[in-house]
Amino acid sequence: FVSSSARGRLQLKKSFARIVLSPSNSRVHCSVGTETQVQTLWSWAQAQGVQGESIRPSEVTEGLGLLAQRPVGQGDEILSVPETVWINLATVQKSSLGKVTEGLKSWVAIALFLIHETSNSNSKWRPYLDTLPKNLDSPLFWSDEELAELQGTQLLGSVVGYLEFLENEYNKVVEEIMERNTDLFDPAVFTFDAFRWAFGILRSRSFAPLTGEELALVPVADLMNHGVGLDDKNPSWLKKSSGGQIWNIGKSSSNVLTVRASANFQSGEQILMQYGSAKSNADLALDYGFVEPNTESQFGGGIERDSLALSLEISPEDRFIDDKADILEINGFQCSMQFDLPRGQGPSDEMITFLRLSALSGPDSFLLEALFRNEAWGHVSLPVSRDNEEGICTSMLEGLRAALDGYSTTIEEDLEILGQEDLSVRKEIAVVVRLGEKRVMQELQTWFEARLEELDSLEYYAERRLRNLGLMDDGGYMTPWVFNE
Ligand SMILES: C[S@@+](CC[C@H](N)C(=O)[O-])C[C@H]1O[C@@H](n2cnc3c(N)ncnc32)[C@H](O)[C@@H]1O
Repeated sequence: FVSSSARGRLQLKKSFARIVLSPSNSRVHCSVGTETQVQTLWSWAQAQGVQGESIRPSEVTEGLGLLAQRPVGQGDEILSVPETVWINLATVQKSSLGKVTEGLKSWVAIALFLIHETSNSNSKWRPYLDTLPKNLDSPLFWSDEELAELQGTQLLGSVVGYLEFLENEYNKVVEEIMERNTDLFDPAVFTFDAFRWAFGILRSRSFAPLTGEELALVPVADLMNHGVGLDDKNPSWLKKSSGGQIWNIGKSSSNVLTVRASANFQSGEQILMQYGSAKSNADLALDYGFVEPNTESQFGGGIERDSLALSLEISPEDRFIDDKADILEINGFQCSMQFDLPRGQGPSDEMITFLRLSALSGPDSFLLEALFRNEAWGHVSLPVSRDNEEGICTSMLEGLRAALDGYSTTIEEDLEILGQEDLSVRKEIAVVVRLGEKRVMQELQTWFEARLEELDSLEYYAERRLRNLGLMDDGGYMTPWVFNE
């Protein structure tokens, strides 16, 4: 079982012990006193120069969120947060951790700073830090038992990959920075769990354009929850800079994060944003610890979140691997590819072309000759031969059957579980994600089965070529003189 082996592979530095956080299964992160904490946060933020007359932070079903204090129109600027309040690389550089974290990736430096500040009772960001969720519902924080619900899914593979990545990053900073500066890094505080928590916080609370090297935590702006069906054509977060104005020279910061409403909101309604229309439910789960179980939305058409990222690889043992690799490279592909397949769309043309090329063998392999190098991709973008087309269908159907067998439940069982009341957040995430993957696989099965049925009616390379040379008419009949020969 993958998750337990992943756990087994987490070899942590001994001196930096782990503290296991208790899993949270409730939708609401808030505890008693949260309303006071929110008030304190809002007063603190306003004193720091945060402006937002039409909004107010509050407790909502998703934890904390922003409520409209008056009607807000789409595109209205509802909040501005000066850079002096953000936590970004510049903040870390100016802090007591600045010198020792020099050269680290932005997110690693900010994660260490976040842990540092969380244990600093005099932190400038105290009211903000007090409102950050202690427990996150991303599968990165699930127990083995909870992860078992993801058996067979790609999401489980991603979780394992992320945990390995985090462990490597953690061990690197332990070795290169923490162990050399124990006066700054208390091993009881800078644990792997704290590091993972900081990563989870950064992942779930940062939005473009303040990501990557520009990564920043922006208090109050990061209280906006995700709204199903909202548009993200116009970004909600905008970085504004008064740079270039002469009077600004010498001032420490001139950047402001402005938040724009992505729809109209009534007074008292929660102001929401779109976390990413291209994200699948697995992406939402991994980054934010929630999923969209259905696409119904108050904001119009919802987005299809069921998706499958199908990995296909041409075997290194393939007799023609060099020629195939060459053709793939010329056309911007590799021997190992991942195809993102949203539900309802069937396999993409590129995926089918890739499959045809990978299955080329026997009499069809003349298409791999150097003579055809530049046209080969075009040739395999249409059916090559009955054998080739049949081959891709049967191998896909075999692969899909095996993948579906790898899940511990059926589609029907998942639907039944989703109908249950009092489903925990984590169980709902697991069931929605695995059901989504299975539905896409089932659709693919139907697609390739239908393809098998139509093999006799497809036009293949040989016929196409004769027709293009004018040697065959549209009805598939040889022109008489060819026939007579
Ligand atoms: C940017 S923060 C928003 C503020 C957060 N609600 C809080 O209490 O601090 C993102 C987190 O809010 C929660 N969240 C946002 N939108 C949600 C939604 N539509 N359904 C469930 N949880 C949501 C998730 O926990 C997510 O990781």
